[in-house]
Amino acid sequence: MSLALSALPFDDIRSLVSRMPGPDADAVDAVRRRDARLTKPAGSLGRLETLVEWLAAWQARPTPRVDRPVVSIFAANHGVAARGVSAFPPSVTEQMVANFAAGGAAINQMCVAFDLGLKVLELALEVPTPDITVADAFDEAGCAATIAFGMESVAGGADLLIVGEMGIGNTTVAAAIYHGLYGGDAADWVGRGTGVDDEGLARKRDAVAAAVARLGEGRRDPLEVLRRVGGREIAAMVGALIAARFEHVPVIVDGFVATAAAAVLHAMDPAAVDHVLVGHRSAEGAHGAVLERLGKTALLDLGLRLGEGTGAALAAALVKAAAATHAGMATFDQAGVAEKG
Ligand SMILES: Cc1cc2ncn([C@H]3O[C@H](COP(=O)(O)O)[C@@H](O)[C@H]3O)c2cc1C
Ligand SMILES: O=C(O)c1cccnc1
Repeated sequence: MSLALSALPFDDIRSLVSRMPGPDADAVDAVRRRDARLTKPAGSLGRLETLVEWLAAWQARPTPRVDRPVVSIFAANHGVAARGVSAFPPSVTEQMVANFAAGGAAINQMCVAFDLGLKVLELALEVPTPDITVADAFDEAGCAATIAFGMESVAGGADLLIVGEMGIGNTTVAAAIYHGLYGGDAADWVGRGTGVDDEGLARKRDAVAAAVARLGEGRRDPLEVLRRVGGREIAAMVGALIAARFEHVPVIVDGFVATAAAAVLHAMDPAAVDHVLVGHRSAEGAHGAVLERLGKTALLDLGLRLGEGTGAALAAALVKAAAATHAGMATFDQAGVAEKG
């Protein structure tokens, strides 16, 4: 799906969000009818059962399948990193992109283990977005164009999209988005990211407070929050989530940073993220508070705080298992197993 950029590009994005397709109720009914005939006590597969219903609803398929799961990692750099808000230098973003290409990162091993495709989308790494403590990350056209780039990334025929990111400094940017959307104190939304010490954490809190102080009335508009205190990978992930909905591709987002894209969309319209599952609850402290606001329960809680899509990839393995179990199990009739008396 391509987006013709008009004079008011955010209006195009708003219009797309307002026209998103809903769930396929017939497909969900078909899953429930088949589930009731499978050789197991009703409800005994717990959340795996609702995962299959979720897949059916958003793939619009009565028998959902996960044959082409794809992990998309969105990579970007952030001017705010120069404020000492990360334990690592910004050069690590590009170095990790090379590591993804060489197959050496954590996410590569998970893709091998679970048979997931992997795409890495670089967003002008050599030109970081401006330092959000003193300037907007984007102008409106630039933000809309980055969202549109994220939309294009979904083309290519995945049936499950796993969304991750790489960008030194981006836990600060995500925290600024949450503080902008949800208020409270900057300290409520910051964590240690890659492992900053107490001074680094204080610099992060100050950076988030300064960025959000510039927002003023802009706080009322989620796209303005994204434009002013966001970053390229988060804007592109917003686009990927929108396009996936139109393409009938359910999405699993990763941890603290990727969830910021879902939070922007959710603030525009809570139903806009109904096709989005949160793969895991990150150990980055504020993720739990974000999930409460989104009304979502993460599938896993393993103490991960890496990013790259790793928590979402682990969740994708469970979603694959849920779909395969539902599609492959015998019914009571087929197996000659007696039903509940
Ligand atoms: C070697 C390395 C690999 C990573 N993979 C993901 N991240 C994660 O850490 C970064 C965010 O943390 P902060 O805001 O503290 O910079 C992001 O790039 C994220 O994906 C990594 C970070 C490092 C250092
Ligand atoms: O949960 C995340 O997304 C995360 C946490 C720490 C560092 N980078 C990413």
